[in-house]
Amino acid sequence: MTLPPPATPDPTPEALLRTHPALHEDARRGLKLEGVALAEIAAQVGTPCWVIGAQTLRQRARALKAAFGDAGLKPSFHFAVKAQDHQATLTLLRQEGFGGDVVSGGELQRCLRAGMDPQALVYSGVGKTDDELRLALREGIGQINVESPEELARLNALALELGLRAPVALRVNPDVDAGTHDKITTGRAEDKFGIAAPEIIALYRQACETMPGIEMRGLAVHLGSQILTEAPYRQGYQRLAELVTQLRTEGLAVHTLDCGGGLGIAYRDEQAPEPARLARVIADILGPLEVELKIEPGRWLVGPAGVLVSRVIGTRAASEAAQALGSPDFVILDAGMNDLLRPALYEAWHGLLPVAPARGAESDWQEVDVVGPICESSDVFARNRRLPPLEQGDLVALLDAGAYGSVMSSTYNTRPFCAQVMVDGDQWRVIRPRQTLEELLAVESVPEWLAEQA
Ligand SMILES: Cc1ncc(COP(=O)(O)O)c(C=O)c1O
Ligand SMILES: N[C@@H](CCCC[NH3+])C(=O)O
Repeated sequence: MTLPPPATPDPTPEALLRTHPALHEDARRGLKLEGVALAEIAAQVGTPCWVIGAQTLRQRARALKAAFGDAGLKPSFHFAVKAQDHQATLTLLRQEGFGGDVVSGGELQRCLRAGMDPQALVYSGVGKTDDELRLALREGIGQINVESPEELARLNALALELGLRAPVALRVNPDVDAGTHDKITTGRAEDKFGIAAPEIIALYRQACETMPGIEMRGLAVHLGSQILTEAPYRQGYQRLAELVTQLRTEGLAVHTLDCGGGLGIAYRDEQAPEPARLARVIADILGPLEVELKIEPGRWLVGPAGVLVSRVIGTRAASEAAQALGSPDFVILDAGMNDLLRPALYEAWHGLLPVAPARGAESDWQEVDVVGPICESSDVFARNRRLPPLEQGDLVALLDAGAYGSVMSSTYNTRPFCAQVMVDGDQWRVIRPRQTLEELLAVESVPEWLAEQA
């Protein structure tokens, strides 16, 4: 399913500020993330620049844990590292009691470097190589979510080779449509993720009876990302509960259920379910099974904690003749789809706020297309967005860039990776300097047979 274009008018800056409590407007210093003026960061670090709020991360981590506690649950929390993999973020979340949900040997090693206990790590993903599985086993990972019969057999052989047992959950594909964007739904039969529910019982039994390298712990499910309703969760967990009952009836032990992540956030005016609602759904459906529960949140934790600060390179107003042909007015930013890919990849809507305090009279506001400098027509951050007049040099903040932002950036068009900053209340630090062109080019070499003759 591709999401239809929004039917409601875009939220005003005031509405965006209300729904984004990490951001504040300071009449003198302009937009702030937590206690730090974004203009101050931009002046010192340059643009584009990712900024993430540590206080906001802590608050969200605590709110999420409290929501499950209030529902009478004590799951273990595994941050989906793919959403934001910076060492500072992982360190902070480890301090808040989070482990990691990883999908590669690289993410696994990131978590270990950030001091996470290997036992607090869950490894998911459809394509784990032998080397990655060996690494996970040697490090003593807490759980591997196996996504195919072939992977299970391979993991069994690798574990035996190492003289170890692999703690495993089978990832179920429950054939549930999460109702999110087509490209980020993962639980339908046609999606590549997980093992079809009708295959689970036989495979589970086979592992328990014939695979000594596998320690079968339970089941896992993850339906997709940016999920905005409760219904798919109910359906998915119901299927999981049915499978648990069936397994137990057949005398097979189930110790753990991994509930996945996927909780959506309000980028625009979406009514995303609160974590408390997800916790209640889980408590209702999986609570009575008396198993250890795991939760793998990504976007909900980090998305609203981050912004991408960018500067207007220039503007291009359409002449009357061009307007008649359908040409919009453009505001061209120094951030591009190579930095924040989500709008180009998923037609995702991101809030956009000018950083400067004064916005002028509303009658001066204009409808513009906000674009990046990349040579792709999809390099568009916002279409027909009503904004205060923006000029060359003005700063803007793209909101909700904390999840699937910096991690998905590339150096397309030879644009070095942006700087990253962490704010914590009133203090801030550069946590990754802007990549220089020299650094970007230093890793390239020209084969000697191409070398010019002197
Ligand atoms: C297995 C798994 N768990 C958790 C997540 C986290 O999802 P989200 O960031 O939507 O919470 C993902 C990503 O969709 C995932 O693939
Ligand atoms: N990259 C996606 C989310 C994918 C989640 C990974 N399973 C996004 O930006 O919305």
